[in-house]
Amino acid sequence: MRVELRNITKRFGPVVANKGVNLTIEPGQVLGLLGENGAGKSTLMNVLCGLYSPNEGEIQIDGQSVRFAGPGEAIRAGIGMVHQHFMLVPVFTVAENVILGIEPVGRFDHLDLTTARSEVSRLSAEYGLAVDPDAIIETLPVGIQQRVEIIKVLFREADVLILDEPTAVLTPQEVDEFFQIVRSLCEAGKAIVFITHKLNEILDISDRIAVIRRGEIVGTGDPKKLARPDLAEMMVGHPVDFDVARAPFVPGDVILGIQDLTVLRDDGAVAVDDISFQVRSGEVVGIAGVQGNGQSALIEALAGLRRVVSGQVRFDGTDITQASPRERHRLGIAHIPEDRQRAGLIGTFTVAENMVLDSYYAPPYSAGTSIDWGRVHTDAAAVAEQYDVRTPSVHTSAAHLSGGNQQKLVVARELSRDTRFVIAGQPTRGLDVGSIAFIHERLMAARDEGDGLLIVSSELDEIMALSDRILVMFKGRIVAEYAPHDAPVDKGDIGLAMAGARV
Ligand SMILES: Nc1ncnc2c1ncn2[C@@H]1O[C@H](COP(=O)(O)OP(=O)(O)OP(=O)(O)O)[C@@H](O)[C@H]1O
Repeated sequence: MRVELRNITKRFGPVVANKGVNLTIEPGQVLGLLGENGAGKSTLMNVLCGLYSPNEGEIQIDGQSVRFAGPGEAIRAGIGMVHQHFMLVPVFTVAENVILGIEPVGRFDHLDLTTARSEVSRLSAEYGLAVDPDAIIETLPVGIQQRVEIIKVLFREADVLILDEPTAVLTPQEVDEFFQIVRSLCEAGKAIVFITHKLNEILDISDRIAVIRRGEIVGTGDPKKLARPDLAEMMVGHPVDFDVARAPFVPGDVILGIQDLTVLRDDGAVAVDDISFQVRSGEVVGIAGVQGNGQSALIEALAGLRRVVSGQVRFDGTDITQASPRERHRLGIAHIPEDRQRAGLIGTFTVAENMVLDSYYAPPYSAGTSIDWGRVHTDAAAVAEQYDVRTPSVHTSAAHLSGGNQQKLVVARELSRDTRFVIAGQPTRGLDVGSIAFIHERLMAARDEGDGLLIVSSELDEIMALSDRILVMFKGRIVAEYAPHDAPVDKGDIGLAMAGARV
């Protein structure tokens, strides 16, 4: 099935998210769709999968013009989307999730759970998905949940699969497996649209690349003839410097001291297992590790969002083990949470309101009973501009920003005030190369001004570029430590430690 987008324009009020877009999606090929944050990738794909109707232009399938009144019609026409945020029911099994919402007509006339189970097994085997139809969703790792979403669209006989930043939630090893799956889908004749910010990935997996900037397609190309810097420049409109500029390491006094810390997961299992380490002012400590080895629980505990079972956290000599998030905020501890949707933003609040989520109650915004909204709006506009948060205005709801701009909003709020310590979980997840370079610059500026920083990232390159010291977490413990300023660090060696080979 060949799909053509012709002259698609999509506006949201004054915002032109897509402008005269022409794009062809061929069977048996991966089309890589690349664009900076807010460029209009998700909007374009939401038009294709029937969530939005375009203001202008048309979609053609095998030369025939089609119109979708909703995603149901698009999927019946063979176009399915796997969203960034999964839409599965956690307490249901895989097979139950797969048949959820299917109307009993046509091929699905006699649909029952037994048929669904065997069909899930068949699809799983055919495309190497390794998914058990009877597994309960909430017990599955994120990488497998994503495959369930893929099975859902395959089950509905999609010929075109749109994958919106599918690797953002995957570990490097899961990415390799995922690419195998994408290749086998292509071999079976499926057309894939692959959205990502990661230049290496798009070069690796695509048969053709299209770059979108400020709503318009600015170029298409053959990945074999394109290099990373070319793509980065096409994407943001100017050359991008990939290297992080580092001032010499000047460690100050210990600012954060963690002693024998133990933290549990929600299900009561040990997440952080009796660990101790320190961070100095002017030092970046990076925590490397495969996701799920206790890093998330560690930063939640340090931010005051998860209870500490035993052990102590000291900040600048004071015991803050039981301090509330607000007390930590007052001490100058910034927190960029891993999950911006759950812990970083309130979607129905405006950009300005989100900017003051943890400071609205005190001067300069409030002297007692009322909030100085004029001041809030002026400051929010200045910070949004400084951090390049692309939004029509500070009165726009955070939910209406593109994913990357939501992330920039969280980072802007946390770093634009006077900080002494920064806890950052996946600070650049979902960001384009230009924004990553900018956020790295801001984090290094905080370090050079004397802040201590603790950074958790599943991107090993990011950890290596930013850290003065690297700790590797495995099964809740620190299993290796590296000091790049003392001795060169071998990436392969860190990889082994991450896989538990240094225990
Ligand atoms: N529902 C909406 N209402 C208003 N504006 C919107 C809506 N959805 C998207 N936009 C705006 O349209 C533009 C394109 O956003 P889109 O989400 O398509 O970008 P993107 O390329 O997918 O970005 P990212 O990589 O950050 O996810 C942005 O300016 C965004 O703020």
